[in-house]
Amino acid sequence: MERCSPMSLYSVLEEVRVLISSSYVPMSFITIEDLGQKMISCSSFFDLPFLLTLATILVATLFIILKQKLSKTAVVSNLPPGPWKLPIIGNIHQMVGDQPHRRLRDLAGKYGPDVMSLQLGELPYIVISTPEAAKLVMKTHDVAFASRPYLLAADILYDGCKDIAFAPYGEYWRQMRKICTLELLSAKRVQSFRHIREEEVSKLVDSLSTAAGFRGACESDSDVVHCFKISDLYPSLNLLPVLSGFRAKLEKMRKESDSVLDQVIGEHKSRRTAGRKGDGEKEDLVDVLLNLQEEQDLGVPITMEVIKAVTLEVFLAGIETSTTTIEWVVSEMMKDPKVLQKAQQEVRQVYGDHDGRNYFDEANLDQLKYLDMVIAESLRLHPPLPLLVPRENRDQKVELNSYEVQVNTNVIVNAWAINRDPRHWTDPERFFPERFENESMDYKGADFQFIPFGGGRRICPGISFGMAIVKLTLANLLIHFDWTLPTRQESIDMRECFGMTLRRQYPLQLIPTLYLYGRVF
Ligand code: HEM
Repeated sequence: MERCSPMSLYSVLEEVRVLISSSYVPMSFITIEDLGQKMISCSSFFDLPFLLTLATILVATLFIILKQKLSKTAVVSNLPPGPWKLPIIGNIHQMVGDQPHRRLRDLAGKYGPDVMSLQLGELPYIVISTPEAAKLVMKTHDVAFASRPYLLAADILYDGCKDIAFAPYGEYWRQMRKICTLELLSAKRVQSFRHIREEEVSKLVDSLSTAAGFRGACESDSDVVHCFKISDLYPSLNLLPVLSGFRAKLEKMRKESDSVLDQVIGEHKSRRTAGRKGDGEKEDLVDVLLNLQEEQDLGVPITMEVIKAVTLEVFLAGIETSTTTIEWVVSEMMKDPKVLQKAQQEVRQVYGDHDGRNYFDEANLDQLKYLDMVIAESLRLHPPLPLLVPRENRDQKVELNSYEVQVNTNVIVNAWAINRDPRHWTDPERFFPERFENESMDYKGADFQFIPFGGGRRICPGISFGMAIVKLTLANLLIHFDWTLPTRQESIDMRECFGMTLRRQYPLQLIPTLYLYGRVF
């Protein structure tokens, strides 16, 4: 069988990533101007799907007005405070702009510093913006808020949410989460994947040695992304994704990612039947999942669909967040040459003159204390998922700070705002790794003022895995190269671009100069 090329895997998955990002946080698309423009660019004004979509929206609008008028439910008086909302769209108009984390921080400052209510389309939201309120959601009421809101993209791409991040709270999620923490991403497993990381980082160093430039780009979201996230905010209009073509696009994407994943899994299976199954050293995540499939005593059987959903998710969750982190760390170091120099000196001191190999292994990485602080400080200012992954209280209403949170409310935790809360951080906007000499650097869910990986039951299970990739890559970039800005460029543009992760708006372009045996070439 022909081996599946990593590039074909990457390009299909990249498209999937863009699609998922379209639904990930339903506010990132709401640019009124965009909405009009993209609607027109996606479907010419007179084409049938567009007219049908428009007609559905009009009928649905009447339906919603009627429903609201006839609604017998008592008006809830002690909802958390929030900005005034318009009929039908709620607060969508207040989300205009492409930086929802900043927009939400500003709105919260005005209307609900701890907990704020919003209505986006049909859906009630609360926005959490302080460590104290985050603690209430992710610790005190963690179980009540442990579910995830329904997302059409996750439903289709992960075959009915058979992944971990979007699986509703319940037996299935519990088992998959257990498999994830004990089998897939445990410290022991992370260690056993060391050879893969080292191989990959070595390839990166090789390619940088021959080609010049480190370039991290923020891919602009496709029209699809901007056009159709609106359908997530009006779940009762189930014709909307059909008429707009969003459902068809997702289904096509699912087919494509399925065929790539089938090929990847097929290759693993052939290797196993060819008798190389016992080669523990070379096992990867797919092998681990295939091993689990053979176990009979699991409450939820590991079907091929489950393996595909989890593989896809680990790829998306792992790659995107880790590369985003690396990109911001490098950007911050380039902005502050003293930090770059200090981090570089540390790495070169710990590893000494390397003996001509184009990589070094992970041993001694834990001696790089300053690099740890640099990464933590970058995660504080640039958490790749600034609004985490939304939660939902699916089964019960919750009393939060004496406010009432109605059942089925979407919960957004603004980690980006919390990580720079001036009541908890001195000079919060400054990139200053040394602050962690005196402050706790615990991002594993114990300190709610620093939550780049979230917290509670839904905290990221890939912290060790992700940090191993990030640290190894950065250490290699620092030891093997000296870095400079292109001659024409005097400073680094740090503007952000909100998508599935919070990436750089503009590519980071740097010139690497190979550093070998203490000599610069
Ligand atoms: C620097 C790297 C990473 C960052 C910053 C990050 C961040 C996050 C955040 C903020 C969440 C949501 C937590 C919440 O809702 O409270 C999350 C969830 C998740 N992450 Fe990560 N992540 C990273 C790397 C990884 C890696 C490498 C993997 C897997 C290989 C991974 C797998 C997951 C999964 C499966 C979930 C869903 C957990 C659940 O819903 O139970 N992450 N991550």
